[in-house]
Amino acid sequence: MQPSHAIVLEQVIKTYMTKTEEIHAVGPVSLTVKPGEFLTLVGPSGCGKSTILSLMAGLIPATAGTVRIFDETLRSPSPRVGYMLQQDCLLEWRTIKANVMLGLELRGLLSDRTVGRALDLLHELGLGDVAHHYPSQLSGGMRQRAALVRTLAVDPDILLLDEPFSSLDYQHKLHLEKLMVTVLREQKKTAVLVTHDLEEALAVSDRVLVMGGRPSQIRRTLTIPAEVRSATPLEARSHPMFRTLFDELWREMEH
Ligand SMILES: Nc1ncnc2c1ncn2[C@@H]1O[C@H](COP(=O)(O)OP(=O)(O)OP(=O)(O)O)[C@@H](O)[C@H]1O
Repeated sequence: MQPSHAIVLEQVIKTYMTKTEEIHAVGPVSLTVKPGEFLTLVGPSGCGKSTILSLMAGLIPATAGTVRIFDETLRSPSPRVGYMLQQDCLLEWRTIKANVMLGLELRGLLSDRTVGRALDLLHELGLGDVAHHYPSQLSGGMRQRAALVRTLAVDPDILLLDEPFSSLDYQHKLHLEKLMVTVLREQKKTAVLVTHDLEEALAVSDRVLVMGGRPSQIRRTLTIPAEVRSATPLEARSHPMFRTLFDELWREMEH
């Protein structure tokens, strides 16, 4: 039976211990993400968005509370979770194809089927012609697309995306948002995005959580109406309801 939740955070607190102080960064925070849902976290700098993603990735332990991935308590990084960062982290000495295959290699998952699937994804994201190029020969947008293919190649059920498009110009960002949303919907992936771009948050998500306060908590949840979220990210931006949603989110950020 399909678990009813892809991700559950239950009363999670994260305190960082430095040499000189304890930083109570997050919590208590409780949230759930349904399978196939696209959730976005927004909030002022330092409010703990990346901390929440690292907790979901199993990269850092919670100080208190529980993190569950598909009903299993998370104690270390889960193979069901893929993580994509602002920096594309491509290895400059490997071709794009070799970069994309890296995750499969490291996990011992190289097979005709997995390699074929990764190559299909490279083509789907418009990188078929540059598979044998090196990262330095690609534009920023193409590099981020390659990083997205590498993250998807290992077929994670959940994608954690930490400001993946923030270094791109507006045109490339829109293009990549559309590709990402299309691929994630097609493949029924669950996604959690962190972004500073409120338009992006509203254009790609099913739900947007506004975080804030010290220590940080969830201040507001905005559910994006079906007619807005069923459009492409570009169409969503020109939807009559978009301005109202944007103003609502902006007001919440100003508090
Ligand atoms: N490894 C760490 N050690 C100590 N403090 C940390 C560590 N990582 C994060 N922090 C602190 O925890 C708080 C939350 O940081 P975090 O990076 O999660 O916020 P954020 O909302 O993602 O910020 P930004 O939007 O600027 O990326 C901040 O006060 C930060 O200084």
